[in-house]
Amino acid sequence: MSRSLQFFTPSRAPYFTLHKLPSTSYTRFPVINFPSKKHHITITKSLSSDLDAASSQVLDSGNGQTGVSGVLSADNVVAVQSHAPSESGAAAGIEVDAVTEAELKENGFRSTRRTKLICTIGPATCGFEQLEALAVGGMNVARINMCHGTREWHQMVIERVRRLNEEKGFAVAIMMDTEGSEIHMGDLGGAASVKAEDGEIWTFSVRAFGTPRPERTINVNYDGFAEDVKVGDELLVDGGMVRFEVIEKIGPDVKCRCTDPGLLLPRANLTFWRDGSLVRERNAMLPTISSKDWLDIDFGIAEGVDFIAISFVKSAEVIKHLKSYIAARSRGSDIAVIAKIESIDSLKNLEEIIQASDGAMVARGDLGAQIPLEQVPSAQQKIVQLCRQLNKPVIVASQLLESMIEYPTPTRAEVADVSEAVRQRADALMLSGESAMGQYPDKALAVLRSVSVRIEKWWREEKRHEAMVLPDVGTSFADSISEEICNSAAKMANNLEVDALFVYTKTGHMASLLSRCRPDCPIFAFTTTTSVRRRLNLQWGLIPFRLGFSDDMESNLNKTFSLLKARGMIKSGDLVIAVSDMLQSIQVMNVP
Ligand SMILES: Nc1ncnc2c1ncn2[C@@H]1O[C@H](COP(=O)(O)OP(=O)(O)O)[C@@H](O)[C@H]1O
Ligand SMILES: C=C(OP(=O)(O)O)C(=O)O
Ligand SMILES: [K+]
Ligand SMILES: [Mg+2]
Repeated sequence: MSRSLQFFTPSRAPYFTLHKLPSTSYTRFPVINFPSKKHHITITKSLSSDLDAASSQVLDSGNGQTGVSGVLSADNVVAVQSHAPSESGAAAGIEVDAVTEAELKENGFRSTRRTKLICTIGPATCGFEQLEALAVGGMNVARINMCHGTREWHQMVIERVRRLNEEKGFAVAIMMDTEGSEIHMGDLGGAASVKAEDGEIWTFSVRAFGTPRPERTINVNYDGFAEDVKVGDELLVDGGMVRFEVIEKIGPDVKCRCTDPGLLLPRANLTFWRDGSLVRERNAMLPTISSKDWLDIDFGIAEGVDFIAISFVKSAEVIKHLKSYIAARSRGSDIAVIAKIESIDSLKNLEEIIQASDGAMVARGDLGAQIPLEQVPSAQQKIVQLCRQLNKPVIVASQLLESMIEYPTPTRAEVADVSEAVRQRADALMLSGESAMGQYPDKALAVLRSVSVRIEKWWREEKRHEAMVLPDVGTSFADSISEEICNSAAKMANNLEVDALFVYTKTGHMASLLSRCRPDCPIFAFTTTTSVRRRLNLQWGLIPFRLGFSDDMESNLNKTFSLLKARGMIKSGDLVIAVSDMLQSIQVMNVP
């Protein structure tokens, strides 16, 4: 049976049917360019399970090029409507991305996804069409890991994401993630991987080996390696994917016997353990931000990335230092600094690090190599909770869907792990290898999306509002008023079961205070600048719009209502609560 979809031309408007997919349980269909420039299409009916409904997406580029992509299951029938395109975002005076707009129209306010999604971009996803497919699939933030790839490659990816935003109306933010001073292996002379077998003797050395690389030799990036290790130490590759025991040291060369065989991957992380704990010798003194990282940071500032994630943060000082460095150089274009919690020191100084940062990442990959694995889940819970209390966005990262690097469906355990992160109400989930170099990046993203929507819905239906105590975060009286307004507005929104919260915010602060309350309804965040709008894309439940507004709330509201009504995103009678950081009040009203 053919795997392609039945697709009808727009001349047969207004309804088309995408019929029955083959017997396989899931079929992904790629972005299909709609043949006409005069129409765009909306999926108007989906007779499918939750998972599929959540996964059906419509793309209207706003400049004529239109397509659909998503995941459909067997026997899934969707009706597709074709109609003339509306005004493009900028022309209509309000900017919101095409995917959100379609989601709002299709599913209504209540079922929009609240959990944000980050994709690491790599060889599997750096093409323009591949990036576009991720954006259509719900990617809110694109991450580039400075451990990998060249300057030219990073620049190309940033340029493509920016172009995608401009041409197709997305607001995908860019996160740059520093390499940090971790100890890792070299590039393996171009090989994709090398197998280390049980009992083999391998040489790890800071010496650069010639090409072809001599057999069973590994180059290490850290000069002090041979001095730091001792005979008898255990050497863990990628937190234990492969293990060696140090048997001899000869000058810069460290001879090791493989005790747990496996695949060695280029630039894999190395840690060494002695008597059951992580060895922290001279390597613990390496700077959090290396000289290479500073060059990368300068590059990130010049490119105007939205977030810089700092690897292996040990203390709040380094974050404060970086923030003032950025402030002095980026002239107003605020770049948010995300602290990656992935070391023993970062756990020790957790509260002050999070306090100093603009957000945090639970970087479970390296964290799991630095603390016993069974301690990672409780660390995650603690970090997520603390970030919420301190009103900082938090990302749960690494191995969420690791098996999908190779397989088209996740393991049940992976789905449970994703569910747990959503249930903890983390702001964002992140894909690493799954999207950077996996075989099924779009499917992995679709799984994150459908699991998020399903768990969020379940949470609302069961009315499982956790009674988290939200301590005061405001430092001034004005801040305290804003905070009280947001707490009360969110509570009212839940009690009155309103359709949406509206927040008018210049800096994004009021929007984050509302997001922190994790209300039942979505939060429409109106902001005047494109950069704040992109930054808000990381935070739970916020639907960021760019809109010019004044100090007069009455006219702001009227303008918003008419713009959103014209786009079919709200309708007369919808109940809305509005707050703003210009006028400290809460307004409850029906859309006229
Ligand atoms: N820019 C890139 N170029 C090539 N490969 C990449 C790139 N980014 C990521 N990858 C691949 O994806 C894997 C997972 O990404 P990530 O988790 O960010 O890195 P790491 O495994 O180094 O912590 C990497 O190990 C690498 O194989
Ligand atoms: C996200 C992480 O950092 P990186 O991928 O840069 O090692 C991690 O260690 O989990
Ligand atoms: K990194
Ligand atoms: Mg890491």
